[in-house]
Amino acid sequence: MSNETELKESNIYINWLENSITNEYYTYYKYSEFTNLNPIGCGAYGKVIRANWKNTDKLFALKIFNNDKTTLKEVVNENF
Ligand SMILES: Nc1ncnc2c1ncn2[C@@H]1O[C@H](COP(=O)(O)OP(=O)(O)OP(=O)(O)O)[C@@H](O)[C@H]1O
Repeated sequence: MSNETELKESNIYINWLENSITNEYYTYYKYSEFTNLNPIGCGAYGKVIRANWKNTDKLFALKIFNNDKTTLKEVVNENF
């Protein structure tokens, strides 16, 4: 597959994710609202970090995905 085709396909997944956030299918949290970030794991698609939200006791597991087409495709397919 050519680089141009790869890029076009990646953009389809990125647009899908951005539209899902715009349409509020997902709750959007700003990364800067998280504190006490601690790495807790690693999966096939990236790292997982435990964090508090807005200095509360509320704990989140944040997934940081690798920025490549295969990962984006898997993330979109898992959430579709
Ligand atoms: N909600 C969570 N609470 C606590 N730990 C978590 C949570 N989500 C992920 N982890 C930790 O991060 C690791 C990686 O999680 P992730 O979901 O990315 O991968 P996985 O499902 O274990 O494997 P794969 O990436 O192959 O699907 C887990 O094995 C676990 O140790």
